[in-house]
Amino acid sequence: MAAAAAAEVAPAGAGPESPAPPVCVLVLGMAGSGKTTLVQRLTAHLHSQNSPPYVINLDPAVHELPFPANIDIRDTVKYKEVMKQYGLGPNGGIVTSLNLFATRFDQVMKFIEKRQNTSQYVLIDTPGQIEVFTWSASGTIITEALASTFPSVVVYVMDTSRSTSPITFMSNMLYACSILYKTKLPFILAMNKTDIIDHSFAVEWMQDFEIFQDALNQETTYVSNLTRSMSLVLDEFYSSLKVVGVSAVLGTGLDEFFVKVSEAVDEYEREYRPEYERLRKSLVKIYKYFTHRQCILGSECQLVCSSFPSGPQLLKV
Ligand SMILES: Nc1nc2c(ncn2[C@@H]2O[C@H](COP(=O)(O)OP(=O)(O)OP(=O)(O)O)[C@@H](O)[C@H]2O)c(=O)[nH]1
Repeated sequence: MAAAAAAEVAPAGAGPESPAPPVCVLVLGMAGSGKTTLVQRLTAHLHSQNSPPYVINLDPAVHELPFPANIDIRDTVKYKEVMKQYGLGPNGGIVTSLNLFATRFDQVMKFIEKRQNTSQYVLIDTPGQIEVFTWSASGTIITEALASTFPSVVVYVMDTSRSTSPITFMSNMLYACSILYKTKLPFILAMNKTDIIDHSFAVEWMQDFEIFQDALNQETTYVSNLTRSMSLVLDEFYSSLKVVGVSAVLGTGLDEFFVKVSEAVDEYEREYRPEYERLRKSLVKIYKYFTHRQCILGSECQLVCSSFPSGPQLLKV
């Protein structure tokens, strides 16, 4: 039974002889959507299946982590010290802490590489202020470093109980859509807190335009007209989404969650890996060009290239 369950969560391509590389699961979402609780629940679930994940916390401002993190940004960067030293407010402190951490991300990559025979999954919890990760250079560097080396997927956590109004739901989906474009990775929408409200209403809204229109008909503001038009535009986005309902608190929906992760890994291998391979090679070329000219961009490129474990090897070619 346990073996069958473990097989169910094995990433695509895993075989008995050669362990597949770990799958990086980047957990993003609005503040309070339940990212940390979900990472905690996923960690416990994988441990119970004898498949302990490698867990990384990228939130420098979190007070207490409810799970043991293998790598914790707070061990490297003290966010309050950063605020003092650079005269920053809380958000500036978080962004700068993540930037500082990103400059050493090559070391994190080496740690993950070392664990690739023992961990099938790398779970990554991100800062509460979602834009700190999704709209910063460091977020891009970290995402691209991971995705150019390991199969990687994004899990966007949505607070279902706070998305019962069609307009709030639409705002959340527009945000999710922008993250899809920004991260360029397979995307799973985890509708969390299904212990409070079942997510079937949201799935219906995504699948049936008329049901969503009916819900909107109770709204008469200008925004509702805009939302009506936007829902048509988002139809294409919805069709490519992998949706799963979970309760991070109760631990329900996790088997289906891992099925979606497995599908997302297949999608990564098929559609995203070639693009990331190209990206890595072109970064190395840029690095060579600028270091030859010894200009300031050279050191920035070095930072990006050094994030890729095989970057230095490629440089020798
Ligand atoms: N009922 C219910 N509450 C949940 C669930 N998941 C998380 N919560 C609660 O939602 C609140 C926020 O959860 P967190 O896991 O801290 O959310 P987060 O997205 O990591 O928060 P930030 O890092 O601050 O953005 C906490 O009070 C959790 O107990 C769930 O599945 N059901």
